[in-house]
Amino acid sequence: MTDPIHHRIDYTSGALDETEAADNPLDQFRFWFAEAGRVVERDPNAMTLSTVSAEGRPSSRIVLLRGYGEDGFVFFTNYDSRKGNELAVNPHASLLLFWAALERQIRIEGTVSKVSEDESDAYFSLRPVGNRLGAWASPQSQVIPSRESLSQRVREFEARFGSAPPRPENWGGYRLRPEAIEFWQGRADRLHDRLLYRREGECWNRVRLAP
Ligand SMILES: Cc1cc2nc3c(=O)[nH]c(=O)nc-3n(C[C@H](O)[C@H](O)[C@H](O)COP(=O)(O)O)c2cc1C
Ligand SMILES: Cc1ncc(COP(=O)(O)O)c(C=O)c1O
Repeated sequence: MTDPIHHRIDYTSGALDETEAADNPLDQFRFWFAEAGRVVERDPNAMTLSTVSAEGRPSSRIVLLRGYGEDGFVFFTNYDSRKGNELAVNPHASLLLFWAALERQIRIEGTVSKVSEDESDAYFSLRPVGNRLGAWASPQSQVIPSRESLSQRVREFEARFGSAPPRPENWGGYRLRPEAIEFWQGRADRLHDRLLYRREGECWNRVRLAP
């Protein structure tokens, strides 16, 4: 494709109906995520995290979903990164998953809090050693002089920690507690299905939105 004006796909592979959708959005998420795991070849757990700066300016980037449940959606990152600094000032954030192969999008909005140190330690210990050293070596989001300076820092931390780097204090998880979750299924003629679940106290209500 050279000119995007001519690129157009009609979405015809599925539907999302009130009679079939779960009453609880976490159940619906579990169902769709399992299907994505079977159908989406690469990074079905990749999601766009959007944060907002103190000045009200939004920014987005991909992070990997590492856990989910009634209490929220978990991802891991550097707490001193741009996103970490923005979340410290404004915990409101959104997550977006898009699976082209399924013609589906899920929008999640809520507030984040840090996961417990134990939870971060447990996840960090599962990561390959190179990724763990990388967390030490990379001052995420900061300007660095060169690629070589990064490699040099990796070598220094490797010499310091060997094959067992502990979790840096500034690296860990966030859990986004959802206030709203929207499930979008592409349909023909741009008349898509959109079911929006909104938290109401202990319960969830569900409405249909116009596409
Ligand atoms: C597929 C994919 C997965 C990624 N997963 C993560 C992740 O789980 N955690 C993370 O900190 N960055 C992840 N990144 C890198 C981020 O997109 C981003 O570049 C980095 O976190 C710095 O963002 P910031 O400067 O806005 O804080 C991922 C990037 C891609 C493309
Ligand atoms: C900069 C960065 N940090 C962290 C992660 C997540 O790494 P892991 O899968 O080891 O948790 C990624 C994944 O791409 C990444 O790019």
